[in-house]
Amino acid sequence: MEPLEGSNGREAVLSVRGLTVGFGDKLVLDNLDLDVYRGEILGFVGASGAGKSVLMRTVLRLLPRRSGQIHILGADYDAVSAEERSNLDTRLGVLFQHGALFSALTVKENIQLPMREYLKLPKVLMDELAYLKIQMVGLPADAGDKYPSELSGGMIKRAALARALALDPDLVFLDEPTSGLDPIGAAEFDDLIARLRDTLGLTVYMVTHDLDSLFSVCDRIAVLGQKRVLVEGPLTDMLACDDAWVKSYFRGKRARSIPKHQDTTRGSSANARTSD
Ligand SMILES: Nc1ncnc2c1ncn2[C@@H]1O[C@H](COP(=O)(O)OP(=O)(O)OP(=O)(O)O)[C@@H](O)[C@H]1O
Repeated sequence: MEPLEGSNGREAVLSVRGLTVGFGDKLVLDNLDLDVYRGEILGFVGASGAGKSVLMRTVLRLLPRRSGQIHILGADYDAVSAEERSNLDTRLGVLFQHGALFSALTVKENIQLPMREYLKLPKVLMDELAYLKIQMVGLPADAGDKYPSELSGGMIKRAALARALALDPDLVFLDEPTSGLDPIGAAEFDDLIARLRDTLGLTVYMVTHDLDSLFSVCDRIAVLGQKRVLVEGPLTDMLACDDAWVKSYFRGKRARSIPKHQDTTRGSSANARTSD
């Protein structure tokens, strides 16, 4: 499988072309194009109901599409063999909204689920790997034996992230990872994402409504509107965009309350976070 090169010479780990998705008479995505490049954190935004979750679920093959091509790590999902498709699946990690851990399983068992599905490893090795992931996301070692109901919201997000990282993916999808966290917890989570990207070379596709995350850790932002990607680029492009929704989103009252957002450096998002 050859990696796809975008028009800017960067490797696109996810490339979507002409994607159309609908339900009955309702068209949600119409001829949508999108590239996500290796090593970047892409923030994906759009009005509520615009189709952000539908796009993510379609890319993950959880929803059918009417037309369009999806390439992951250079491979056309539709054209590869079942075995190659399964290999590709191991290179994607997903953190669904609200964590979505299995409540009857401990954190360790949740993290080991993808390992059980895709790898055949002795138990002792799976335990070691699970504790490595637990450490990686900043949870204490004893969190492994806890059930989701015994964890705080922030710990659940971290545990879900550890599960998303279970198979050492190239690309992780995060669906509103900071929703429900207090500003400090959200800032710490953003810092964790940035650190993992820097240390593991992860590529991150992050659906978010969180302006602080967009301002502090995202390298590029894509805006979903009118059933397609309306505008994509760095924050400066969003601030210069004349579309009414983009303008009110990035230059509205809440956005203006974020101090010095253009100068905010990675790893210091806690300092820049709004408190509302
Ligand atoms: N399985 C489905 N069957 C029918 N309609 C659906 C289905 N899934 C989503 N939709 C519709 O598709 C549209 C886009 O939904 P989606 O959940 O992707 O929005 P979103 O941008 O993620 O919104 P939010 O930011 O509120 O989470 C909505 O009108 C929704 O009702």
